[in-house]
Amino acid sequence: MQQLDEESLSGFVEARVANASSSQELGAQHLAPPHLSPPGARRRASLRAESLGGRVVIGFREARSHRLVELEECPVLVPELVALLAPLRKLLITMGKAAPAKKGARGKFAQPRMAADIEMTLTEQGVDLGVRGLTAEGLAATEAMLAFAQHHKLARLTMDGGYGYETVWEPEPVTVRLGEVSVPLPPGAFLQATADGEAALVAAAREWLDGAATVADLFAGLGTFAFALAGPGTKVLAAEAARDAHLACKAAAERAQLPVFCDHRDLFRNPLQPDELSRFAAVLLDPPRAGAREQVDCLALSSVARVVYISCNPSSWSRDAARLIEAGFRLADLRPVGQFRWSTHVELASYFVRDA
Ligand SMILES: C[S@@+](CC[C@H](N)C(=O)[O-])C[C@H]1O[C@@H](n2cnc3c(N)ncnc32)[C@H](O)[C@@H]1O
Repeated sequence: MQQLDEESLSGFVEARVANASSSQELGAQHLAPPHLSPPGARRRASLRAESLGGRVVIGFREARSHRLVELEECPVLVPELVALLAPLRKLLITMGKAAPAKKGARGKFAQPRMAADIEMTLTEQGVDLGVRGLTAEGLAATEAMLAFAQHHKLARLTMDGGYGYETVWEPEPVTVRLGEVSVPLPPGAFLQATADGEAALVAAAREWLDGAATVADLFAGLGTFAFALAGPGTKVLAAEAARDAHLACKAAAERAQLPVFCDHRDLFRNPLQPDELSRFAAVLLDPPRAGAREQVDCLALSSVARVVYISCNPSSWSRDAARLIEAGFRLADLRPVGQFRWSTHVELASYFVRDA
């Protein structure tokens, strides 16, 4: 693998993905046995709700179109989320009717129009529902929202009418389980899409980083990998730019008394420098789609010998992988993980090593 350039790396990934696809379903060989409802089911849904011609549609936009397609059922979502769709539609109809009518383009009173972004996440306490772009106007609307949250035993209801998330209902603090740790979930924080996909990625990282005494988990989010890796014999630095996620990770680490040390840091503008990186036995990267060009440049100049790179974008991954290989790393292992069922999207777990 030493001589591979960016183009041949992309080819290598495509070949591995094609192999995985032809052996049943992409990534199926890597997914852990189901432990949460249907295997591979997503625990978060980001949907759009609009009132169209007197009825409320909740669903997804059609590809390359503004048309909103009603979501009646969804076999790739956990059932707890699907079960909320019909009652939520009813609630939004009531809210749409209660909303003051808006003036139409020609000065006439047009049909009240309701539009909102809906985010639902399955948490340890139940469903966390976030509604953005809609405010509960007046006492009746607020009471309807509260009654809905109570009746459906929501874990939390947040509303964002344009000034940031406001918590309307949260009987007890909402958390997600990462490894053995319950971590507070700030509204909108990143989570791996499926529990099985997360388990497959974490298992790969654990296997590859076995025995590493110090690990830098870069783009750490809430600590998905940090909490899985930290323990007796392994200290983890978790670096993350999103403030809410950083604080949630820090609070959970302190409460669990785990050796996870949190750094609030923008790794694009201020990547860990080669001398900082060289203090770690291994580095794990899990950047957003853009990849981690600046951080990988610093890794190339460091003396780190083991790198786990988790990626949701084969294109930025192949650019960054080529840079690592140019710096003397070898691609020792690569696992495509199909956590987005029935889509062409694939997550990559990769392991790079170089001789000291
Ligand atoms: C793909 S997510 C991975 C999160 C975490 N590793 C996990 O598995 O849950 C990428 C993370 O990078 C963070 N991020 C985005 N831009 C960043 C930057 N410039 N510096 C540091 N973190 C950043 C995001 O907030 C997000 O938490």
